[in-house]
Amino acid sequence: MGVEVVVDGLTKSFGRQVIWEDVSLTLPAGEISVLLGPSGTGKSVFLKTLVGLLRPDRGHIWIDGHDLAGCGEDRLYELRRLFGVLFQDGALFGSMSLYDNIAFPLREHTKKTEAQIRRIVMEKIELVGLVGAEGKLPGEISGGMRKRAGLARALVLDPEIILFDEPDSGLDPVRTAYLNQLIVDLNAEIEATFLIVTHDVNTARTVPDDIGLLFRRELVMFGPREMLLSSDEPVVRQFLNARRHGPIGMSEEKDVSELAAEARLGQDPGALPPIPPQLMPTGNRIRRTQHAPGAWLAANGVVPPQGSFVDERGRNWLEEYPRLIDAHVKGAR
Ligand SMILES: Nc1ncnc2c1ncn2[C@@H]1O[C@H](COP(=O)(O)OP(=O)(O)OP(=O)(O)O)[C@@H](O)[C@H]1O
Repeated sequence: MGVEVVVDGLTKSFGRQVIWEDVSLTLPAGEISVLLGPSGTGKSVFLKTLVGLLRPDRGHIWIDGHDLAGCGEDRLYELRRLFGVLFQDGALFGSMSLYDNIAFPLREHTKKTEAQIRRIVMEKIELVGLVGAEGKLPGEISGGMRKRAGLARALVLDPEIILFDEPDSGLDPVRTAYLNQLIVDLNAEIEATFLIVTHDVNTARTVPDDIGLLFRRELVMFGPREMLLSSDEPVVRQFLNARRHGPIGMSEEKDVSELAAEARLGQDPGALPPIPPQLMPTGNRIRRTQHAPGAWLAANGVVPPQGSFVDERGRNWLEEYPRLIDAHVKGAR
């Protein structure tokens, strides 16, 4: 089971440029969280800070009772071992086969024999669906396969927390759909804590348990998927609806007069569409940290738009989900 990560009052600047201030959030153990935000708001900086590659100016990152933001080098080295990171381009060594790339952290950080390494590498290769490609060089395979190889490498030290930096960047929508399914299946399988930085609105709407949004050097919101997908916040609606109208401007936030002019013209980020059902693991499995659809909305008295939780086959997951749970309970008896 993954570990909880509690970020408390985190602030990061480079020189006089404040990237974000006073960011507080909890990544619940074993859940999938997504971090959104316009380009340049510091999402990659946030991931690098979480994993200890960058030191924050202020604040804490609590993991297993230790503060990663304030600990010494030895403890930092230990805490880093809890993380697996999928970098944007997979960050593979171009001259090494996929097998050697994936084996690399094991050869660097453990004293395992080549036979033990082979067993682990082949297991992870199978997990990400790359069996048969292990002898290929990164330059000989597609971008989607490179991401899978990067993911296999991120998994070999059995991390408790996995950070994904724009896993869908450069992928076509179909490959993105496959990768999203892999992420959900992987979470069901290894139950680690996942944080995904993405620009892909469909990924943000369907994959995570929790969503956060960085804007104007702060975390505007972080909470359950249903909270964000039913939000009235203009910046949330603008981002999720991919609109020009709203507080996010071309290169920076719009000022008050620009927003007032938009309001006079009746230009608005628009209402959010129906909430889609969350992507489920394949094989009728249920993730241990899965939340029942509609649970947050019901607990908070929020009525979602008509058509919410209905999938492409017309099934309503408010009805389908209890049936699935029931079948699992009966199956377990
Ligand atoms: N090592 C560094 N030194 C100085 N400035 C940096 C450093 N790393 C990042 N920055 C600055 O921090 C800001 C945030 O960058 P970051 O790459 O985290 O944004 P992002 O939200 O991930 O953007 P995108 O969505 O386009 O990937 C940028 O202005 C960038 O220039």
